[in-house]
Amino acid sequence: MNTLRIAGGQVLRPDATVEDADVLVDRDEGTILDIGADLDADETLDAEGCLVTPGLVNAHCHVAMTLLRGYADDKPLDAWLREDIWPAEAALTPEDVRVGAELGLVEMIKSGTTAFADMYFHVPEVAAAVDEAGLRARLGHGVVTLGKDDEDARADIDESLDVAREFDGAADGRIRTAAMPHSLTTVAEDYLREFVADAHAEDIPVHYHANETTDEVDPIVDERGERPLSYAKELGMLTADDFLAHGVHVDDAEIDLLADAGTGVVHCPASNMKLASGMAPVQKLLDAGVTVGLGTDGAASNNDLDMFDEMRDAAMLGKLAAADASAVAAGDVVRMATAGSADAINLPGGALEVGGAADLAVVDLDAPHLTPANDLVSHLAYAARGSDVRHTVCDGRVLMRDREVLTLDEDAVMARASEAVASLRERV
Ligand SMILES: CSC[C@H]1O[C@@H](n2cnc3c(O)ncnc32)[C@H](O)[C@@H]1O
Ligand SMILES: [Zn+2]
Repeated sequence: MNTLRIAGGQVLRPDATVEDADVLVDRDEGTILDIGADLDADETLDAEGCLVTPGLVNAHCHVAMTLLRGYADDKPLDAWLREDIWPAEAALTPEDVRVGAELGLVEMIKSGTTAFADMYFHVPEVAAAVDEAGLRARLGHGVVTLGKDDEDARADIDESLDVAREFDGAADGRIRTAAMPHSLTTVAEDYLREFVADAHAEDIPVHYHANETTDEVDPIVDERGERPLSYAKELGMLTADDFLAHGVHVDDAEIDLLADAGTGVVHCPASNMKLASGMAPVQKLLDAGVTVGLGTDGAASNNDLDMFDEMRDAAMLGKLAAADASAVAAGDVVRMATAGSADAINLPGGALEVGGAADLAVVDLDAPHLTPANDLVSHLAYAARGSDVRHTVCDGRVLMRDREVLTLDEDAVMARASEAVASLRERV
């Protein structure tokens, strides 16, 4: 057996307690063998003065959108997508998506993220980047039928199902898949009904954007006389395997539907603030027992993929939304960014426990903004930054050691991404 010891640090346990301990990893199996004192191993990763946390799980992303970071800002969702993002995305080549994904994966590794869910196109390129980078992911091809003729709409749906079949279990099982209709308004009802039924018939989960803006909710209510999540339930898109992004404008009845169904909701606070989409009722969702994860959304509406930022934003916005400073507390956002997200997207990880996935981030506490160490859970939620992560491990493999990314060439990826965008800007 080939073992790795993360030695000399403090370890964040699933019950939010922190203990002095080593973490012993079986690198062949990618699992945690032991958490305790003085454990022997083939290789050691120094965690002295550090907090060992579960790897963060970014439960909703469009990773290749790193290429569009700063391309279009300061607009609401609909205008931003139609006027800027969709025209630019139409010009993206498979090679662009590959390098955009690699850039995002470098950023994730450097900020302690070990798993993510992603909706985009040119999925084979995203999958190849994930395989190389060493992370875990649930990937899918996003479908929009709006503005397409029947042949194109069906081709888009077929591609989503084909990709979900082909890549499930890729990268030694680190990649899982989902069918991904973009939203309840950008895929027409007949297509949506058939797409979801076909996916579920093959046990493929469904992921989509829902209840993100009032501009998206109001037409559904006006035209159908029902709330979006009641429509989603009717379409069969509200099962325990499915998960939706945003859930900003949900009423009490919709929250009950989510809790009853066990459908995960991925809260994306930075994107919701930047696009002025609104404030999700996160404390209400948690109180109702809904599985809530945390996501960055794409880097064009955030504008980074740092889950530490996201935790802080979630706590701040959650308090504002509830008009209650005790709402969405530090422990809540740390749980959302780890176990909550892993549960929502149904991937291993999210907790440091014997037998569990060896997906972890080692956070260096030796910094003025993390001193004094009054409460390390508070520090993770409110004070730590992605740049405080010293080592990142996924599936037992060290992806970053002492801030050096080992699986991708960071400088080369940045140079290729800049070149790709220079060429893209000439084409758009
Ligand atoms: C068809 S692939 C996914 C599609 O989603 C777009 N997108 C990025 N951010 C958001 C958001 O917040 N709401 C809805 N859609 C979004 C992305 O640009 C791709 O076109
Ligand atoms: Zn999104």
